[in-house]
Amino acid sequence: MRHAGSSRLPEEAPDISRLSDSLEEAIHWLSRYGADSEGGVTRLLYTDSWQQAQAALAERMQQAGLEVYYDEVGNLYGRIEGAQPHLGTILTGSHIDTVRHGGKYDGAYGIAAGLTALLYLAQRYGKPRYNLEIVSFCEEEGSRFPLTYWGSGNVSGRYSPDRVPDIYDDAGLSLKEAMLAAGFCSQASRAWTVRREDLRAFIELHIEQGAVLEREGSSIGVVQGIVGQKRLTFEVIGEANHAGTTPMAWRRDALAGAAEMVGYMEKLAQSYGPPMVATVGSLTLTPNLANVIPGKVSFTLDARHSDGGELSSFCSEAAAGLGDLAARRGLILTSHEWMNAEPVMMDAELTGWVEDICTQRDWSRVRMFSGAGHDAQVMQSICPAALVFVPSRGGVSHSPDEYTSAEELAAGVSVLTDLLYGLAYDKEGAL
Ligand SMILES: NC(=O)NC(NC(N)=O)C(=O)[O-]
Ligand SMILES: [Zn+2]
Ligand SMILES: [Zn+2]
Repeated sequence: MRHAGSSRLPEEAPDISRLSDSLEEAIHWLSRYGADSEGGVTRLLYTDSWQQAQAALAERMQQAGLEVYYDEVGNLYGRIEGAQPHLGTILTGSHIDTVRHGGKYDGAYGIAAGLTALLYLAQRYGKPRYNLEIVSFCEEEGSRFPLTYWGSGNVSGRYSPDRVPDIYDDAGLSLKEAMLAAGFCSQASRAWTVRREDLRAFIELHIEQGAVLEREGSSIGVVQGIVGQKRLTFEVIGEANHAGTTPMAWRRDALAGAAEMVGYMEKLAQSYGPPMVATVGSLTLTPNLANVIPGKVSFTLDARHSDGGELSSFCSEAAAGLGDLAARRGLILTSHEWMNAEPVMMDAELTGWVEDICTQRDWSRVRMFSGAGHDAQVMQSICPAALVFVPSRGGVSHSPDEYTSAEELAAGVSVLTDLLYGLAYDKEGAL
């Protein structure tokens, strides 16, 4: 890829008011699928609300004239074929799944914005040189199954539908069963076509989900890299017993032990200093009754750092410290690491290009690291990938209170439109 430059920008800036109107409408339209009465959105992988959202999106893309198809795991694509289709594809998009009771913008923004940009470009400039596609990745969050990036992981070849991990949701349903029930992965013997070999670039537009842009008063976050992330589940086994007849000195209380462990990890993370973060976000106790000493507790740890070495040493120290705490209380501790994502640097050339666009179009911008994980980090393993942020009000995300103003959303889609033009239309955009 040669370095960008003004020549790759269309002379006229994208028509922001046109982009903005259809973008806002698309975001609110998508948020109806999986909406709850308190303003939250829940679309867990392969559930009804997820299926309805993908189906509605497929129909909308089809009506808009895109060529629409699903792959075997449920990633949904909309395609505009290029003048030279064999030369490859420029892909943009994000994920359709949400956390439980999440917001309207996480993932959905990148899809709504990608669709808006594609349709605008096609209307304004006609057929691109390279194929231009949008993807709605089937899963990114890992909210239903203990597995993240199942959608982009299949596209990049990290996972494959003929080797579905043997994992289960809270109701005991396996990932494979859930996939089959949603109508995917049903022809076990066919050659899978999930993995993409034709991608020239992947661009993801996303809300920041933090407060850097708001604090800096900037419109665009140019993401240089994404933190490494480990997720583990710990199980603490003590002894369930009568809450009235068991003296304090004779107890093996799994929850009292787990509580100490949570506090220990918070202090340990603080002692590492920023950007180390560690969170116990899910905890289940058994039998969970007022008059029974908890016999078993399982809890998760989500730990992140931009330096992979620091992250590993935090996790080793935490495991050793937790082991000591368990031993002191006569508890049995086991752990299972189910996510280990290395820190990833985004493509430097594309990142520089985003900065050039901001300079030329007068968007204020900040270079930054992402503390949240994204499909873009997985896609970067198979093609040059860029991640672009717009502000999140109050830095709030994974909550119904997620909010980004119409103007801020429009700035992002304008940058995306310019970037996609340069990549897919301008012959100088050849990578
Ligand atoms: N953008 C996200 O919210 N990503 C989340 N999900 C993954 N898979 O990282 C996260 O927890 O950071
Ligand atoms: Zn998220
Ligand atoms: Zn997201």
